[in-house]
Amino acid sequence: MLLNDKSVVITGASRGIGRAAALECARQGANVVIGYSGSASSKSQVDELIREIEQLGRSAVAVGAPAEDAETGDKLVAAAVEHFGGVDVFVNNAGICPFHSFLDMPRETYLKTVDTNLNGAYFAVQAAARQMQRQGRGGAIIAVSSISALVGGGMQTHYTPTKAGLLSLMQSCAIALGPYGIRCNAVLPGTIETDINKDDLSDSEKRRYMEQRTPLGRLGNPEDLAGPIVFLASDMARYVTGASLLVDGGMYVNLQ
Ligand SMILES: NC(=O)C1=CN([C@@H]2O[C@H](COP(=O)(O)OP(=O)(O)OC[C@H]3O[C@@H](n4cnc5c(N)ncnc54)[C@H](O)[C@@H]3O)[C@@H](O)[C@H]2O)C=CC1
Ligand SMILES: C[C@H](O)[C@@H]1OC(=O)[C@H](O)[C@@H]1O
Repeated sequence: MLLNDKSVVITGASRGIGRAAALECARQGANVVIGYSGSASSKSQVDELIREIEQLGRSAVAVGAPAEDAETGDKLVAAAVEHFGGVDVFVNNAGICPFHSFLDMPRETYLKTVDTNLNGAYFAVQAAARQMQRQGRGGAIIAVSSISALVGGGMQTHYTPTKAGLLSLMQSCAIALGPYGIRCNAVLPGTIETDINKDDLSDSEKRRYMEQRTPLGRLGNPEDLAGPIVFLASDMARYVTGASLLVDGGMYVNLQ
């Protein structure tokens, strides 16, 4: 097992990529702190996830705390210390992408997206890194960035800068935290079928377009991200830091 007895914290783990990553971490021997928004609808999803993790013989606890709050990272870390003795892996995954055109972008939509995806992430990564430094045994931090860190989207002008910001945060943190043995990397998913893009992909023309742009011939699913996240979290990637891993079925390189 790649993460035996490791303590893993994942934000936005109630569903989608975060959920798939939590389950794979547990399969690989980790105990998991599940960060979620705190909403009632997420709570039932989280309860089910905890049950599934326990069936795998591992433990999980949930912390309901919005990603945009600067104190959320501290709460997640406190739960990991209390229940699992520390933090070995921190996965910053929570995110939103409310598709909207640029010229009439509401200020609130822009600010909510930046606060949820990037500002909250900054303080959460800082909280995890402080704990890892205190522990003195290194650690792994992984940000779920996006192919959108590298290319634009006309309906994503509020979103793509947050994903580029996360990628940049991992690069700078790799330098800042390398001396403590803390590795910082990013995964860059392409188009993965989850709730975040359900409405967008319900347009069959858009869906077909995205599929045709993907050399592997299909959109991704959350489980496609679980392996890359576990790899970067594990000692298999012990000399990998400041790196980014595209997990996009080849979409980014597909010019013609
Ligand atoms: N699905 C895709 O095509 C891609 C997704 N991503 C990124 O992957 C990450 C996960 O998204 P998906 O699993 O695709 O979508 P999703 O919508 O299924 O999952 C998002 C998760 O974040 C949580 N979340 C949202 N707002 C939150 C808040 N304020 N506080 C705490 N948790 C909150 C949700 O409850 C959910 O658990 C996001 O950061 C997204 O930007 C990146 C590239 C592509
Ligand atoms: C939500 C989008 O479908 C998804 O998010 C991303 O980061 C990619 O750009 C995809 O378009």
